[in-house]
Amino acid sequence: MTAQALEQRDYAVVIGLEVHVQLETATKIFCGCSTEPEEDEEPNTRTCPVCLGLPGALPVLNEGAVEAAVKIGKALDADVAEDTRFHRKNYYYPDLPKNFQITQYDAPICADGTLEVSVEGERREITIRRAHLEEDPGSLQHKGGSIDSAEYTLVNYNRAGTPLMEIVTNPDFRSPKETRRFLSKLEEVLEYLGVFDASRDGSLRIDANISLVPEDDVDDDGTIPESALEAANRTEVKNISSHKGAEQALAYEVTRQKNALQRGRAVEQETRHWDEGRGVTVSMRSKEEEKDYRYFREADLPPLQVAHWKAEISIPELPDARRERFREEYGLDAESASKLTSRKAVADFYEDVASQFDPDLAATWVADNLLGELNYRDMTVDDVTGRLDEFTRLIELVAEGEITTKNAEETVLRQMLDEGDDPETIIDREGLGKADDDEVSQAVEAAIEENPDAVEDYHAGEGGALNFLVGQVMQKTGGSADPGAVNGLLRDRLDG
Ligand SMILES: Nc1ncnc2c1ncn2[C@@H]1O[C@H](COP(=O)(O)OP(=O)(O)OP(=O)(O)O)[C@@H](O)[C@H]1O
Ligand SMILES: [Mg+2]
Ligand SMILES: [Mg+2]
Repeated sequence: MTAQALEQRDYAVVIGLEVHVQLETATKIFCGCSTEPEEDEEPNTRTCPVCLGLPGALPVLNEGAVEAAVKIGKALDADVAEDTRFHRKNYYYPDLPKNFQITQYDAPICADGTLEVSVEGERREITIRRAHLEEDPGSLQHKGGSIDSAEYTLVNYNRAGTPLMEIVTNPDFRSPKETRRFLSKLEEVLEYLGVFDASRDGSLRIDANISLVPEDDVDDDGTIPESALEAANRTEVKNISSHKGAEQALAYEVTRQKNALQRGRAVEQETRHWDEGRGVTVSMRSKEEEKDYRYFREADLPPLQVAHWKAEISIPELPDARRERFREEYGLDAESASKLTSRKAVADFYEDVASQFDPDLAATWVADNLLGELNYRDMTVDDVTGRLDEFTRLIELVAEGEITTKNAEETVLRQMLDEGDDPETIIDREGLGKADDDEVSQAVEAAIEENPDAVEDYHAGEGGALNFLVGQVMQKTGGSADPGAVNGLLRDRLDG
């Protein structure tokens, strides 16, 4: 085939996500087993007849999961149902001991929501089709290869029955990058709601649907008619467990589908598997259709009335609102406000500090110094929330002139994090108390006396000489003098 023969049409990228979020409840959704994996736990130990699907075992709905679902619905500005119900989704796969998953079908707990993301400065509203409750299946471990080549597979039901919220977006994304933005925004919101633990492995799992729609079918205002969406063959990529994974898997699919179309081949409508290690998607099976699942009502669970929960449950201020408020109330720039509000614990910590100091000073200490040092150590603000008092004392010691900013940042804060000591202990141990005036004047005299060449250079107008002498004084005082003051003292002495 010659290059001219390749079909050179333009396509719009169309993506819709199904995001599975593990809800942070103490126990599983239909039984009393713990959801919290213990360290080095044995497989198939955190289980009971209900989550193992033994005959006759009856599910009892965990009210914590419903509360979390209502919070998510409110945060996504969705319609939260007054009444809802559960269905059985039938499929045969070893991760599902009952051979059906209890999920929701025609009456999801939430529908029609939105989440705004900003992509390269442009605000995009992603609409949410539905969000429903369901149980997590068990997990499979493929041995001696990956999913398509393993010699055998082990099944662990410890995860089975963990409450999941499946959030399904409309096909509103126009690039892989937008999905990544959406996922981090969603995670921020979930974390603010206190319904989600991002540090738990596999707590966010994504199915990404993607198709290429001919640009000719896109309306002038950028919308794509339902008919064009339905006509486009899409693939559904499974096994994505990170924001970055979503972006990479989708970028791979864009290229793969474009190549097929340009060569005049159709894109197969199929389910594909993201192989993170190899960075490719592989075909798994033709896509199942709704009728394959033989949905029917879950008769072991009564219909659920949500109305009273809906009325009683309130949600906290969300990241966007808090960011705006930080800008207005504390006069922070956009970058600091963003940094300080992306996690609720950070924002709370900042507000505690800002209530005691100048908001700008507090922002420098929390956003730049503290977060920087925590990040470097793979720690988070959760590791220091109990040490707010020590942290504010450190800022106070600097403000009162007891220690220099440099020593506070480079020695005291670092040792607070590394050794867990309080600021005073470190200052005593390291002899960082600010040098008193006598000590500094003595050091100034000594530096001048010991460095006649530098003094001569200074008088000859050589700029570097003064810096050199300041350095000498700092050294003599163990870094405990204030460099600006030393500079002034030296000038006075040399010019006087
Ligand atoms: N043309 C399209 N291109 C990309 N994504 C699409 C397209 N049409 C629909 N989607 C997305 O596919 C996702 C799932 O769609 P839908 O719920 O209709 O069916 P499904 O994938 O068959 O369901 P399930 O995954 O439960 O089997 C949604 O996120 C939707 O936004
Ligand atoms: Mg599902
Ligand atoms: Mg799907």
